[in-house]
Amino acid sequence: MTRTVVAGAVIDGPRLLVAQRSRPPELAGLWELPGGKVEPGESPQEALARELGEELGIEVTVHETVGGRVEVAPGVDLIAMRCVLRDGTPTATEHLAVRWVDADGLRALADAGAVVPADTAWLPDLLALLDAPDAQ
Ligand SMILES: Nc1nc2c([nH]c(=O)n2[C@H]2C[C@H](O)[C@@H](COP(=O)(O)OP(=O)(O)OP(=O)(O)O)O2)c(=O)[nH]1
Repeated sequence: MTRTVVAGAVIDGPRLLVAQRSRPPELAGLWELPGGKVEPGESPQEALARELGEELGIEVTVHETVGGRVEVAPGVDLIAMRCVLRDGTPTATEHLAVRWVDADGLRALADAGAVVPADTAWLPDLLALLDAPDAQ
């Protein structure tokens, strides 16, 4: 059975929330969209809201899928969903750091090779979201 990992494109105005992985060693230090595994019986939306609450202490409303489905390991698929921040200040508990980036900041991370490989597939979609903040 395919497992799904869901990641949040949390948007606040012209900025996107990115989080710096602390593990595993090959991903540590790189930036990702925060999230985690969908547990049995959960919808992707429920899982994402739960993970962002647990990992970052924020409350979000989960919206549509952003970009395509990415296979991160055999039998493990990653999807991103647009989220709007409803409450809380993102705080790194499992991550090394969290940061808000605008379109230029996201491009700079990508150009520096500092984005986790799987997420680079979403860059055009994420930049389009940041360039059209009124679409929220
Ligand atoms: N959350 C997240 N995981 C990603 C992204 N890109 C990417 O390749 N991954 C990979 C890293 C991990 O192999 C897997 C998700 O692991 P995770 O550590 O975030 O999820 P989790 O909290 O549910 O994991 P765990 O505590 O049960 O080990 O997907 C991304 O943007 N967000």
